[in-house]
Amino acid sequence: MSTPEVGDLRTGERAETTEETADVAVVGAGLAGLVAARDLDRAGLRPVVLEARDRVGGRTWNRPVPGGTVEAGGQFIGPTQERLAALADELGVATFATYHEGRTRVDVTGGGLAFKGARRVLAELERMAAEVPPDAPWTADRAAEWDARTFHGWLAGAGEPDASGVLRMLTTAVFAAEPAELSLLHVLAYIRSAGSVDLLTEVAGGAQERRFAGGSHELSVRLAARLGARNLRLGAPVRRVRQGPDGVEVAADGVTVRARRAIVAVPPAIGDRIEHDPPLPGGRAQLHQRMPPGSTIKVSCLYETPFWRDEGLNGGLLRDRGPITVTFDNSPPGGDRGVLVAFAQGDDARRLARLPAGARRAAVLDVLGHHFGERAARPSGYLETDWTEEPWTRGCFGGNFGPGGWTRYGPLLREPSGLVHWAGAETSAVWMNYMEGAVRSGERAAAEVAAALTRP
Ligand SMILES: Cc1cc2nc3c(=O)[nH]c(=O)nc-3n(C[C@H](O)[C@H](O)[C@H](O)COP(=O)(O)OP(=O)(O)OC[C@H]3O[C@@H](n4cnc5c(N)ncnc54)[C@H](O)[C@@H]3O)c2cc1C
Repeated sequence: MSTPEVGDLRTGERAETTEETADVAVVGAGLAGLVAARDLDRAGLRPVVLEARDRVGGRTWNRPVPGGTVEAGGQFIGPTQERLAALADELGVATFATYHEGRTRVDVTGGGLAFKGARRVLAELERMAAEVPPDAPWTADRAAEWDARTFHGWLAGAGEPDASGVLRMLTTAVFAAEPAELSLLHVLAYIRSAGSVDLLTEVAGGAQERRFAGGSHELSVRLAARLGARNLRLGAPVRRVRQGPDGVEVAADGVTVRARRAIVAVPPAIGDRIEHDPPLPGGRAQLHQRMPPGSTIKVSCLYETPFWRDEGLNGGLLRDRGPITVTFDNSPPGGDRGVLVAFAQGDDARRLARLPAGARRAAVLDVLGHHFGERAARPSGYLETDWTEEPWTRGCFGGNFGPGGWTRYGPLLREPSGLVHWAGAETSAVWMNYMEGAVRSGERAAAEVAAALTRP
C-alpha cells in the first residue's frame, strides 16, 4: 500500500496560504482524527485533516533504527479492544502475541507479601469501580466524595502500607502519573472504562497481550493512504478556529479550510494552543487546563538476539523504584533480533529527563544489566523517546484528572462547542486514553457530525 509522501503534503513551509473547502475540517491525524475522517468519507461528507507534524499517527510512532524501526509510542492491543481490532482487520494489519514465556524479573520491597497486599487493595478498588457509570463517572453516588480525594490519600488509608511500592509502580505503569496527581474517582473511572484491573495491567488476558505486525503506527499510515493526499495536510498546525453563522474557518500554517463543522482530535492539554473565535465557553477552556498527561520516557534497546529467552526469562521486569520500573520483550515476531523496551514513568521520568544524555543512558542500562546480565548493558542500538518533549503531545499516555476534575469538567468532555466537536482518546468512555478509546472517539465524533449535517 502506498503512503503519501511528506513532501507532497507539507503546507507549513509554503510562503502563500492556500484555501480549501470541505464538509468537515478535522484537526489532528492521530487515530481519532483519521478514523473520524474515514467515517465522514463513508457518510458521503468530505473531510480535510490538518496535522501539525510531518507524519500521521500522533502518539503511535515507528521510529527508525539501524535495521528497522521500533515503536516509540502506543503499541499493545488486548482483549475487549474490539473497535481497534476491527480497524486492524479492515486495514489488513495482523497482530501477534507479546513474548511472555518464562519468568518475569521482579524486584520489589516486601516481595510476594507486597503483591498479596496490593491484590487486596486492587480488589477493593474494583468493587468501588463497579459503582461508577463508565459514560458518566460524575453521576456515581459517591462521585463528590471520591473526586475530592487524591488516589495517594486513599491508598494511605487502605491498610496495606507494605504494598505502597507495588501500588505506586502499577499506578505509574498505567497512568504515567503519581498517585498524588490523580483523583480517586479518576482511578475508579479508568478501571471501569477498561473493565478490570487485570485488563489494565496484565500481558496475557490484559492490555499488553498482543502487538501489531509492523507496529501500531501502520494503522494510521494505511488510514492516511486511503484518505489520500487531497484530504490530508501534514506540517499544518492549526492556529485558529473561527465559527460563523454558516460554518467554520480553520486556519493552519499554509492552509485555511472553510467547512460546515470541525472535529478537534488533539490531546486536551494542548487544545488551548488553538485560538477560538468566538472564545470557547469558560468550562471547556478550563477543561483544557485541568487534564494534564503524565510523563514517560520509553527506551528501546537493541541486541543481536533476544538472549534472555535462552535463560528462561521473558524480558519482563517489575521494579518498585526508578529510573526504570517496567520492561517488556519488544523483539520482532520470530525473534530474529532482540529488543527490550524500558519505561521510566511519573516522577522517575521527570528525574531521568533532567540528567545529561550520557548519564540517562547509563542509569537505564545499569538497571537492564543488573536484571538481564552484562549483555543487556551493551545494546547495539539505543533510542529514547521522551513524550513530554514532543511539542504536539507534551506527555502521555493520556490526560488525567486530578481531584475535582471529573465532577467539574467530566460532563463537558464530549459536549460540542457550537460547530466544533471533540474527539481523542481522552473523550472515550471505553478504554479511555488507549488506542481503542481513540478509535471509538473518532467513530463517535464522526457520527455526531454526520447526523447534524445529513439531517433532513
Ligand atoms: C509511550 C506510549 C505508550 C502507550 N502505550 C499504549 C498501548 O500499549 N496501548 C494503547 O492502546 N495505547 C497506548 N498509548 C496511548 C495511545 O497511543 C493513545 O491513546 C492514542 O494513540 C491517542 O490517539 P489520539 O488520536 O486520540 O491522539 P494523538 O495520537 O495524540 O493524535 C493527536 C494528533 O493531533 C496533532 N495535533 C496536535 N495539535 C495540533 C494542532 N494544533 N493542529 C494540528 N494537529 C495537531 C498531533 O500532532 C497528533 O498527530 C501509549 C501512548 C504512549 C505515548
